[in-house]
Amino acid sequence: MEKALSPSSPRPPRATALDHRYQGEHPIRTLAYLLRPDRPRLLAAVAVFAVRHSPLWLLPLITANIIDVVVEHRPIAELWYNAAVLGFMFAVNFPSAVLYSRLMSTTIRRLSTTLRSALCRRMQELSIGYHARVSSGVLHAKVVRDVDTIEESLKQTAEVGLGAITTMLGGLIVIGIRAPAFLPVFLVVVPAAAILIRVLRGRLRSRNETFRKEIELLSSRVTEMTSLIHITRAHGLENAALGRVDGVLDRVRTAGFRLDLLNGRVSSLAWNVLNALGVCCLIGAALVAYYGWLPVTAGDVVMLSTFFTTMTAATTALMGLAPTMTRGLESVRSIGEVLQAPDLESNDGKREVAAVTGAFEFRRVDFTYEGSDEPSVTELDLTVRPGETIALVGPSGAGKSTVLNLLIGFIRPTGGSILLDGVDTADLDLRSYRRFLSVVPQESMLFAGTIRENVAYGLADEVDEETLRSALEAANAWEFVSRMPDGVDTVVGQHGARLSGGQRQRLAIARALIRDPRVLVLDEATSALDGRSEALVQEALGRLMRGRTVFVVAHRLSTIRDADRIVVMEGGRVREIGTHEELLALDGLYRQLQPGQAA
Ligand SMILES: Nc1ncnc2c1ncn2[C@@H]1O[C@H](COP(=O)(O)OP(=O)(O)OP(=O)(O)O)[C@@H](O)[C@H]1O
Repeated sequence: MEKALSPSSPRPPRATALDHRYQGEHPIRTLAYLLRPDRPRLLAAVAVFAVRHSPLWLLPLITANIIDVVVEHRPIAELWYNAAVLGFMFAVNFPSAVLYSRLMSTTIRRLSTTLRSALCRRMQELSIGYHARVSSGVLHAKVVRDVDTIEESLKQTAEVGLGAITTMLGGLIVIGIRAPAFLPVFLVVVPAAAILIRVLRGRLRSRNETFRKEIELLSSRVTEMTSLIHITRAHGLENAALGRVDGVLDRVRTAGFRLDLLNGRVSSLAWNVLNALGVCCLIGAALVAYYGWLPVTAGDVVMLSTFFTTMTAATTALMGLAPTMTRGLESVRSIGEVLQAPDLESNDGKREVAAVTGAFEFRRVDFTYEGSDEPSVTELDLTVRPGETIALVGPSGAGKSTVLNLLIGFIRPTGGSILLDGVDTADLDLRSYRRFLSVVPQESMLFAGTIRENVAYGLADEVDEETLRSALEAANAWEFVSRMPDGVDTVVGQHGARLSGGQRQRLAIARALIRDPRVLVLDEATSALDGRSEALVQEALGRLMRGRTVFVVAHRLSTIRDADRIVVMEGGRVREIGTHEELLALDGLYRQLQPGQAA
């Protein structure tokens, strides 16, 4: 028999956002890392912004010059010279504004696309255990809301923050040249503001984090509510379901209210403090000019007064930015939690599986779920030949689903090993192995799309009509699909809402058939269908199982009888192995299970 494995081939380079280590890092560093490829564009944007924003710090200077020309009767040419500078500033304002938006938007949109793509990719790499722990609503919120918040926060920080910083820097330079004696006063305003921002941000962060956690909880509750809607409505439990959501809504409201109050207090306090400071400085400058303590012209007093106003406004704007920045950084941290999540399925660099014959060997396999004291599978020894059908039976909680999950590789043995065609699966790239595997779960999962899309899901190449039809025929699905208005192009609702249970199962069988897997993992539905439907599903399953290695958690007597071997499990251990007749003759656990199984 040919060895079914080949050494791994080189993979294309992965998105850089995933190569980074986010844990314990300040979100600003994370952002700096993510924005690295855009550094030249960002620098250009800052330069263009400074040009566009120059009127704010040049205008007070030019106004002062013009006032001095008038008051001191300087040559009129100076007036025209200043007017020309003003004219130039206004002429370049519009084109630079357009260019800035273009540069900034390209950078920010690229960042959000990279982040969303990295998050989705990471979700595909995270183990099934991770997905069982973290609700899909929380992950959904990260991809949609958190990235949106980062985008918004970056946009505002760039616009308002850059504006404030260029105003302050420009103002300080002009004052340094025109009235250097006032520089120390201005220099007090800026650090005072910076310190205030630090203090405020620290307090806002904890409130923001609480708010984010509540929103995530809400998101997961709503997802849970929608996914349970059938069960809820069928049992008349609407009020209980709404009660669960209402509880979280109250918490979101309280957390949001507290955050708003704190924001309000912080902004108002900041505004008052800074304006009082500005007024003091203005009066001080007027007194200095009035008594002639320092050589300050009338133009300088106007200029200083205008700078007090604009720089106070700039500082206030910077402080007002603190909540936005904090929110943005909190979202960066939130996304980092997923990008950094250690619970990855490790496949990279492992051997790729090029072909599978379907021989399995479980060697003293143990498995204990994280956080659980009791093992769910203990010392499982089982050798399976290619093409053999193994039925797993046993009471609820015996460990049957756990064995299937071990086989798919969703979970890895905590002891022992599983060999595929003689090679330890721990050394294999499981993604490549799964190309030879089909899973038919208890509840057939269909998505909102056509029957064709659902059946051919994940097949790289376009499936031709012939193949699609024969798969549907073999699955006993053609008879109802061909009667549908648009045939294979009929759209089925999400979760296949427009189909009967038996029809959904037959489509799931067609989906497995079209992939022509070497290994089939089947979790038989516990609920029996009506006679005809049941017979059609049974027949289709029979065709699907032929010639493949099959592991089936079996509930139907016919499936169990037809299996090559039946593995009877209890409490995570294999109790008995054999054919139906052998096990009946043994007169053990299998025989005890009979009445229930035969139902
Ligand atoms: N995610 C999990 N975390 C912790 N324990 C788990 C988890 N999933 C299953 N278990 C435990 O592992 C044991 C085996 O569960 P498993 O689902 O494999 O049983 P099963 O035989 O498939 O049962 P059933 O027929 O009811 O589906 C049970 O005791 C169960 O409580």
